[in-house]
Amino acid sequence: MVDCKWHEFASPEALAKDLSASVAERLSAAVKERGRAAIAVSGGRTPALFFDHLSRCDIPWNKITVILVDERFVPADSPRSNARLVAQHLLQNRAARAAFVGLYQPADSITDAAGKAAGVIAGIPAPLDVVVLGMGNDRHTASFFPDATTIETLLKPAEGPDVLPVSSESAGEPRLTLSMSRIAGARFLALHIEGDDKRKALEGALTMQPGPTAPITAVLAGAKHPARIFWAPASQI
Ligand SMILES: O=C1O[C@H](COP(=O)(O)O)[C@@H](O)[C@H](O)[C@H]1O
Repeated sequence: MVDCKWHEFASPEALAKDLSASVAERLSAAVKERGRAAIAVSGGRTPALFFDHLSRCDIPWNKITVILVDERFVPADSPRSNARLVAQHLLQNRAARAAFVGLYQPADSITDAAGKAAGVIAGIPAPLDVVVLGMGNDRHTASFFPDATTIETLLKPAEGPDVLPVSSESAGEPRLTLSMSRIAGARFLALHIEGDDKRKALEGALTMQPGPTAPITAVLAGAKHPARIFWAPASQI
């Protein structure tokens, strides 16, 4: 049985307000305690509204580093880039003062890119203060895709490089992902999903063994601190 707490909201707007307030509180407390804070955020479509809210929170952004949970192997000007989403929606307003460290690195291969990114991310103290995950209907989270060629290795909680390369047919393009140990070790781990399909996918995943067919379950089961699930119905717009 995976230990996690559900937070349900009537709309994506209500969810974004609450999640951004919780995250802002965690980041402020981390800055007070340790002088700096770090948050890893997901890409895809779901987080845009949450980012818009978080970017307006009055917290010491100049002491906060934003990194990515995962990235497609595309440069930051690609419409598929998770860094682009973060730049457009999170690194705005008050949060424009935050430092951003992306995962994409120009390189001849995804393995070389992951090696370079791991070197950069290694400079960010562990554990991360906040990690906000997303999830696909196929139960992938971060870039832990069920059909990734190295999924067994990706889900191992062992220490290793902070960033790993991912090849998966269903993912669209090669990926870079933060390691299981960086994600599951977060002081505050949230999973942000919207819509009935994702809810059903997650509820189904939670009845499955943590492992390659249910990467989300493996992450939630491995979380150092019980994860919080933030769910709202899909936007009506
Ligand atoms: O490919 C990705 O998908 C997931 C879910 O994205 P969404 O568009 O369904 O919200 C996301 O969490 C991940 O960061 C992204 O790279």
